[in-house]
Amino acid sequence: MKVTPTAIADVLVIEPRVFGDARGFFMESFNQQAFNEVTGTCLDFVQDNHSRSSRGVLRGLHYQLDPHAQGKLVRVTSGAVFDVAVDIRQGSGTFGKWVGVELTAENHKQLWIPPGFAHGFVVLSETADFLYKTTAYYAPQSDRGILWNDPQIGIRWPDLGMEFVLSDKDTRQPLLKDAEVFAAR
Ligand SMILES: Cc1cn([C@H]2C[C@H](O)[C@@H](COP(=O)(O)OP(=O)(O)O[C@H]3O[C@H](C)C(=O)[C@H](O)[C@H]3O)O2)c(=O)[nH]c1=O
Repeated sequence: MKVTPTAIADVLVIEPRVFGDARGFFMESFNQQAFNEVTGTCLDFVQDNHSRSSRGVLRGLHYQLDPHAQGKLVRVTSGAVFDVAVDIRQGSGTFGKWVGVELTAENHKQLWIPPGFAHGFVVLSETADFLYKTTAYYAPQSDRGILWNDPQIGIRWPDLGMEFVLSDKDTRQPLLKDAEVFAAR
């Protein structure tokens, strides 16, 4: 397993070891002990999610407030996405900062996004299957969002030569300055 830090402490790119042979490949897509070792956490995952989206679909920026804040371990099993995490932990030295990583079925990259972050992605391929584990259950009453193109955050989303496709909810998310964020962790 290869772990690469990002510009935001605690957000990590994880690449499982892939065993390729004439049949294809095998990898341990998740191993709790190895995950705990590389992240220095002992968070358990309680829910697996799977969404499929077409090219140009942007889902985000989403998070759940405490006590339902979710850590997310995200990956792509078909296609490609540009995945983004935004630090919204009050008092963090990287508050309001973002990191983006291209996750594809081919590169097998995963992104570990701890609780305290807003998360979103845009699909780069014709379709993409996006799978992720969360450390807390879905709690719609605590579901919150931030506008994907908030100029204060300034995410440099890839130019796909098309308007992004968003849910009605995501077109109406608040700006970071008006959003409920996380107390210092
Ligand atoms: C997230 C979630 C949703 N739902 C239901 C609620 C809606 O009826 C339907 C679609 O939900 P939504 O439009 O919020 O799905 P996404 O836009 O993919 O939301 C996710 O997208 C971004 C990228 C995230 O990081 C979050 O995990 C999550 O907010 O699934 C559930 O039943 N359980 C769940 O855990």
